[in-house]
Amino acid sequence: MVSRNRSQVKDHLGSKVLNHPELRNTKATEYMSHEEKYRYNLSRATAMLKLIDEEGMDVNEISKVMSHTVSGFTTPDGNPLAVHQVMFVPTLMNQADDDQVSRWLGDVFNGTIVGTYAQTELSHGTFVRGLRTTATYDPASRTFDLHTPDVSAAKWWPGGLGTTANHAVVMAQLYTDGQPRGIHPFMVAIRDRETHRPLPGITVGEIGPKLGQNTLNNGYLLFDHVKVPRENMLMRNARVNEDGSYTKPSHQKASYGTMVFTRVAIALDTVDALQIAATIAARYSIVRRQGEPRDDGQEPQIIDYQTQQLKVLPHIAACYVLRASTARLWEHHTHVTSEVRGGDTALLPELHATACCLKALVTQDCSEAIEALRLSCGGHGYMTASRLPALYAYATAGATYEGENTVLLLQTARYLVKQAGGSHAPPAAGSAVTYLSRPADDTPFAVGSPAAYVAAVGRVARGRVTEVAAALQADRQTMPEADAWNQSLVQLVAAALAHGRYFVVREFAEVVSQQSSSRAIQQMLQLLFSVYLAHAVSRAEGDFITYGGLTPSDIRLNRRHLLRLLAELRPHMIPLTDAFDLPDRLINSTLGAWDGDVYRRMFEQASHSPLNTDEVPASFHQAMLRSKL
Ligand SMILES: CCCCCCCCCCCCCCCCCCC/C=C/C(=O)SCCNC(=O)CCNC(=O)[C@H](O)C(C)(C)COP(=O)(O)OP(=O)(O)OC[C@H]1O[C@@H](n2cnc3c(N)ncnc32)[C@H](O)[C@@H]1OP(=O)(O)O
Ligand SMILES: Cc1cc2nc3c(=O)[nH]c(=O)nc-3n(C[C@H](O)[C@H](O)[C@H](O)COP(=O)(O)OP(=O)(O)OC[C@H]3O[C@@H](n4cnc5c(N)ncnc54)[C@H](O)[C@@H]3O)c2cc1C
Repeated sequence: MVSRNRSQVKDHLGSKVLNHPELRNTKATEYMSHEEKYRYNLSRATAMLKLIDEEGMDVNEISKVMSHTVSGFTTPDGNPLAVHQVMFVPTLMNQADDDQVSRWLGDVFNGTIVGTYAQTELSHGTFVRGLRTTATYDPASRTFDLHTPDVSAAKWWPGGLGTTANHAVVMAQLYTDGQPRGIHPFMVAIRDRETHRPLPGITVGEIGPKLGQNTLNNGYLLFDHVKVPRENMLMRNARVNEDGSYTKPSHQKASYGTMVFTRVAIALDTVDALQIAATIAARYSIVRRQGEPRDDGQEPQIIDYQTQQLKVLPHIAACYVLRASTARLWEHHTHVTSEVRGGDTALLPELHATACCLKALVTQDCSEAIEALRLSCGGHGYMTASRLPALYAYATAGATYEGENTVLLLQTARYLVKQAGGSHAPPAAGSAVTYLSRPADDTPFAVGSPAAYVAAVGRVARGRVTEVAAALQADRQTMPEADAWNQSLVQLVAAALAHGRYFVVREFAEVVSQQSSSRAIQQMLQLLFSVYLAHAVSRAEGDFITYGGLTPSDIRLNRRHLLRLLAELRPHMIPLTDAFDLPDRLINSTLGAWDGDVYRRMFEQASHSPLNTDEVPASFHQAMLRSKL
């Protein structure tokens, strides 16, 4: 099937999703019970899955229809089938061998098998090697014995596990031939396919309410010596033969591949949430007037306050910059994965390092930005109906799941310090770390020159990485490795973030230089890029003085430059957010509709409060009078 471009997919979605018979009629879910919300979101998630199946979409198209923009409409409280689609299916496709794929995939696609990805345990999430669920192979019965030694080793968090999935890819410590072999994936039936009851030896349930995403249906799972056939260990990478002998994978961390994919998907997807928040804040900032009337007799639009411009406009620029760089990461991931499937794992370490830092940088930037945008809407941004709280809850979840951000940045830092110290295989052509082995780019800083800013961002990354690599090296001479590493943690995280920022701006510089459709578009991209760069400098002035070659006078000039750029961008704010092409029903916000009819919508949503049904609610008599207040 020919892959449709983004806006064709939007048109397609316009007709297929917004008008789908089971999806087009939405209900407000705020006043539903936990169970009602789950039922509503699950039935819509199922309709969506059927649609994907009927349309025969490829992975790029699925990523677009599963994007937060669309899933906020289909499953506003979290998609109970998200982990099935984003992790379980890709794990089978990439980690099951050909026989296993043909054995299971038919049932997955006809909906008989619904799965989850069960890795995290109550006491271990970050430190995957520390997981304690065991899978012990018995050559006599040719089965694995899956066991949870105690409650702290219960699987805890997997999405869809609570009450939705009947299978799980379980990550467990493999023992064979009496030897520990590390973490491996197992396909395990957890509920009966017909009755949906837990199978013998399985304890399973839902973990309870969270900050947001309450119908992701996160669950817990314990095994009491559950027997799993040998053929259910996913065997594309490592193998256990019938006699219990073990064949190692081609790459030590091959079984972590699903995590790399999901990190890339999260980085790409979180920008969607930022686009929605930016559109809401931009539209509201035009509609909202407050303050001393001006010469025209009208109170000012809040966007004309300089402070409001700083709260809103840099995040619109970030939408463009982060969208382009994460899209390029997605393409890069597709390329490296096909190399890895062909047996060449040379590009995997750098892909892992890049995916880690971009997932962390994007989710951190987007959640901070969404919170700033929420505050930019004043009191009304605090209302659920603005949609901003849910967008924040979504983006901030991304900072924790699929690798807590600090931990992921430390993975990137580990790669960077090895590169800086020359103790890693040299980077391939086109690598994102070649700058570490070259002299610093000494392009002089000049306000107004994007190339000069990019060079300064590069000097910050280079300075941060080389400095912490040297400190680590020195500490290693005097203390054990773990202590030396711990002495530098804060600086290592800062170095990885600086590297991530350099990656993002270099990618966007390339996108701008390759853009050839029109002069006006080129100029607009340049303006957005300039805002992003000036804002990046203003957020980390100390770094740009310490490592970037900027003087205090450059810093002062940059502050003024940023404010001038914001004023220049202000008239384009609405076209730039309209260009995200988000229909009102997908935005689903009282503050962010296209027509700007904010106050009527706010009243309309208040009418849904069950406390407004009767003039005097029954609770007044039941609670207040009875307590004789
Ligand atoms: C067909 C269908 C297609 C569907 C397409 C859909 C697209 C959808 C788009 C939109 C959807 C958006 C998504 C929204 C919903 C998502 C729901 C998310 C649900 C969340 C799920 C989870 O959270 S699952 C659990 C995730 N857990 C973690 O991430 C744990 C984090 N910890 C780790 O990863 C590891 O423990 C570690 C990396 C921190 C350390 O591992 P370990 O202790 O084993 O490492 P060592 O110290 O022994 O070794 C380090 C060594 O290994 C290298 N390395 C580590 N990881 C990798 C890797 N993944 N790949 C390659 N190499 C790796 C590391 O670099 C070191 O190398 P050295 O050379 O030794 O330095
Ligand atoms: C909404 C949601 C959905 C999820 N879905 C799934 C799922 O489908 N499947 C699944 O298996 N899991 C899932 N998870 C679990 C998730 O992957 C983990 O919560 C995550 O990896 C973080 O691990 P942790 O909870 O152990 O945090 P911890 O590692 O305990 O983090 C606590 C603190 O310790 C710090 N810390 C820990 N280790 C280090 C270190 N080495 N160096 C420095 N600091 C450190 C962290 O930075 C953090 O500040 C989900 C989680 C959430 C919130």
